Amino acid sequence: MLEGSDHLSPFLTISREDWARLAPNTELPLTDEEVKKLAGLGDPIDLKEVDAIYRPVSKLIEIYVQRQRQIAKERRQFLSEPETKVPFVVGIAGSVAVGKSSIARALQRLLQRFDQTPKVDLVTTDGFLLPNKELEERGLLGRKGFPDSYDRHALLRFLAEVKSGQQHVQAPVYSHVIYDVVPNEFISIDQPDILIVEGINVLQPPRINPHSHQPTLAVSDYFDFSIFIDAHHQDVESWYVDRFLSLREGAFRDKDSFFRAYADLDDEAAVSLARQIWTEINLVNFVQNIRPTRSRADLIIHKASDHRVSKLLLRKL
Ligand SMILES: Nc1ncnc2c1ncn2[C@@H]1O[C@H](COP(=O)(O)OP(=O)(O)O)[C@@H](O)[C@H]1O
Ligand SMILES: CC(C)(COP(=O)(O)O)[C@@H](O)C(=O)NCCC(=O)O
Repeated sequence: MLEGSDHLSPFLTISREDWARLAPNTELPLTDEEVKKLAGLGDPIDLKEVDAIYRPVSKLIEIYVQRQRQIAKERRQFLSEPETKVPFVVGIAGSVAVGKSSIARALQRLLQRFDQTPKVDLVTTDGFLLPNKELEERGLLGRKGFPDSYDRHALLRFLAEVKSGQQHVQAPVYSHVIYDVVPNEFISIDQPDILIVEGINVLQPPRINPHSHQPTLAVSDYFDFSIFIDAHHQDVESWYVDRFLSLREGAFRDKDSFFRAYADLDDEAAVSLARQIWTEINLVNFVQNIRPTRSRADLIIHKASDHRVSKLLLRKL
């Protein structure tokens, strides 16, 4: 039996142990083939963790998908609306370096295995960052990842098109190698069963229109289910620094890397630079903009310092 801690909280708190106990009762255990595919991701996500934690998360999302399809069908009949395929949209938020991309990719693979949702697409919001040239002109280069560094209107338009059942909706692409949006490169989203939208700011509350003083649309208005990946910021800092050190051995050595100069830093200089970028940019963004959106999620997944999930908070229905 799952136990909630505070009966007045909008969330049911579920311990790791209770949640992991759901896995054996969840259909679709991982096959050898699936395990191989997931292992290929090369991210700090343990396969046992995928099975124990993220497999039940995928089952939970499927329950919400079925509920949404049922409501949509009944509503269409009631309103005599035409039949359209509307993707179920899952938002995944959380700090830089908290591991959102690994979790998003694991969930994509897990969700694809259900007969009802074979087509699961994934979009990261970095493609909607303003190009560096524009950030520079607006004095925002040191604020990459802050809400004002994104083309919010383009992201809202993209989601509106996807949610209205349009085919071949284009999303721009970001490259961590060139540290910029890639000119003229797009991915096409063509009526998937589920679209996962992953990015640090996807749960930002609606802005207030300066002219009308009314709240505008928020990105999360298009979400059918949202997840916040949570961790103590000291843990995320150490993951950020560790990742910076491994990138120094890998991606920073790429001849096109924006960070080519960082490849030759010694350990001490690299750690110090990573901590500086973390403290001056990413931590500030986390405290000011990202963490305050945590309670807007339907599911909060809390990771401990070893990346293992320690508890989950699920919004009560
Ligand atoms: N400078 C970089 N060079 C290459 N890859 C990077 C760089 N910074 C981040 N990444 C990769 O980009 C992805 C997104 O990272 P991030 O936005 O920090 O979110 P998260 O760690 O929560 O997935 C991760 O797969 C990460 O490994
Ligand atoms: C590209 C990011 C803003 C993340 O974007 P997201 O896909 O979450 O919208 C982030 O990974 C980043 O590069 N931040 C800038 C500071 C830094 O280099 O760590």
